Amino acid sequence: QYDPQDSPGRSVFVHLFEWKWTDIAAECERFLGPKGFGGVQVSPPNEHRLITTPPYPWYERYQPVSWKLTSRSGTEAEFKNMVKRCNNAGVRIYVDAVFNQMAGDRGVGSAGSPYDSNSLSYPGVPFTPSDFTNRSECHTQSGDISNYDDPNEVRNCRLLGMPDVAIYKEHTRKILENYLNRLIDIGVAGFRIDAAKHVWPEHLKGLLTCLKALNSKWFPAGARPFIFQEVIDQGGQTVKSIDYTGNGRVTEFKFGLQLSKGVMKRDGQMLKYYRNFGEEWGLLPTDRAVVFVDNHDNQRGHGGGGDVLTFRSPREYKIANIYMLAHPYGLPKIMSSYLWPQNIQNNEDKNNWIGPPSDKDGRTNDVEIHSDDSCGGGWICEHRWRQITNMVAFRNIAGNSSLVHWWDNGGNQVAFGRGSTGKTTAFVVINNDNQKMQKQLQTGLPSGNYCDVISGSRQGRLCSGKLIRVDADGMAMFSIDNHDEDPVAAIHLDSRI
Ligand SMILES: O=C(NCCCOc1c(-c2ccc(O)c(O)c2)oc2cc(O)cc(O)c2c1=O)[C@@H]1CCCN1C(=O)/C=C/c1ccc(O)c(O)c1
Ligand SMILES: [Ca+2]
Repeated sequence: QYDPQDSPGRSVFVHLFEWKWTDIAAECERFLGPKGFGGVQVSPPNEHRLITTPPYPWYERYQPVSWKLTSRSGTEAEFKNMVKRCNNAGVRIYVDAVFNQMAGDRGVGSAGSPYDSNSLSYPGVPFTPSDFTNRSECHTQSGDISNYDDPNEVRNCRLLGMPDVAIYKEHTRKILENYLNRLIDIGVAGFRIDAAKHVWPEHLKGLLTCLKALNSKWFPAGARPFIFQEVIDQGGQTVKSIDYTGNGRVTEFKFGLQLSKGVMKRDGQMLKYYRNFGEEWGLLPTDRAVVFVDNHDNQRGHGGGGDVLTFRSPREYKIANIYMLAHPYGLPKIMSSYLWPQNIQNNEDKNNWIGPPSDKDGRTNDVEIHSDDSCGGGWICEHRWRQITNMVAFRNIAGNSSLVHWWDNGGNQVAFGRGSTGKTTAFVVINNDNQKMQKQLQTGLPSGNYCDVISGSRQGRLCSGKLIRVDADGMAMFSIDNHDEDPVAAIHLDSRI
């Protein structure tokens, strides 16, 4: 349950937020497989509400109507085809499982099932009033969550007025188990548990322990589904992410917040302090954490709040992602976003509801891929930015090895290797100071000529970017101008020519 079930030598996954199944399948074969990505977090594949005011917001996917596999991202057949093709390309699929609440209001869902939240009727499942938390269990007047610091309210009351699913009730749990087991049979590798904070940890355990082993067509016999739980915990709230580590990994929101502060040099932070970034900073144990710079929610200023770096500050965003992928802490997730026109009014984006590039009826557009490997049509594809893509290979080569040969200039110039002293497999240098860096550093690497994988890539025996020479005793000269497009250099055994 803690193991992402990656195929050999892979270790990073990407959230292809709101992508269609047809596009994800193609991306696994043409890009994610060849570039060494381990997996994809997909948007909720189950039937969801169709919200027309505002027109088809991204969060309509987080209002379930049934467990039929027809959604804005495609049909059941397309979903099955995607899982097969991605698994065959060595790329796992993690499903965003939303079952704390059901859709609000009433209407018809993305698979045509009617529902009415007032009478708690979801015939597409079927769910009836007996599948929801008893009113007596929520002590607020409205029945909705109002105090996020009250652990009972947060679990037993309605989130935003949406009916709260009683997963501890035998018959309700069986329906959810059936849904998740169907996905396991199709070949998915695990689940993101949405809004886990709003579900009692032990009730969640009751559901997760009943899940089948993964499909032996692609996974070792008895392999347990990978589980990571979304718990938005910036510290200071009574419901803590540590409460959920018994069920699986947990999203560590503090990681992106703190790392963004370090790269933006806020609150007196400097990169020299980030050598021991992780548990010693009060973050979750490294083998219980899923880490990311930003996610679909806090890149909009939602939920997590706090200001994290996003694709809108590309230079700093790349530095943060490079640091995340080079550093050994946690299991990294790369965010892959779409563009929307921000409309900031008193520090809030009034357009933070806007869904993916689509037609006027809310049908999501295809992802356009340009000849230079970038995306178009409003898709940002951060995972295709060379500086980020190439660091996936860096992390794969680093594996679970330690951080060694740390150096810093007492400020924002840092460098470190991965491996053991005098025997590393990868080395990274970051100059986030406002002055040029020119420094001979011990890399721990075997001597030879290495392509810097930030300013370019290795192409056969040539480098499209800088070349870095490591001499016989592992020393190398790093010249990084703070005005460089990307003030970072990274080399590893596979970038040696
Ligand atoms: O103002 C909003 N929400 C009210 C504040 C509570 O925010 C929500 C949180 C939330 C926020 C902060 C917390 O500390 C927390 O424990 C929970 O989690 C959700 C999870 C869902 O599956 C569906 C939702 O509608 C929500 C949600 O509304 C806007 C408009 C509706 C959706 N939404 C949102 O803000 C939607 C946010 C959202 C949706 C899906 C997610 O997976 C997610 O992480 C956040
Ligand atoms: Ca709940």
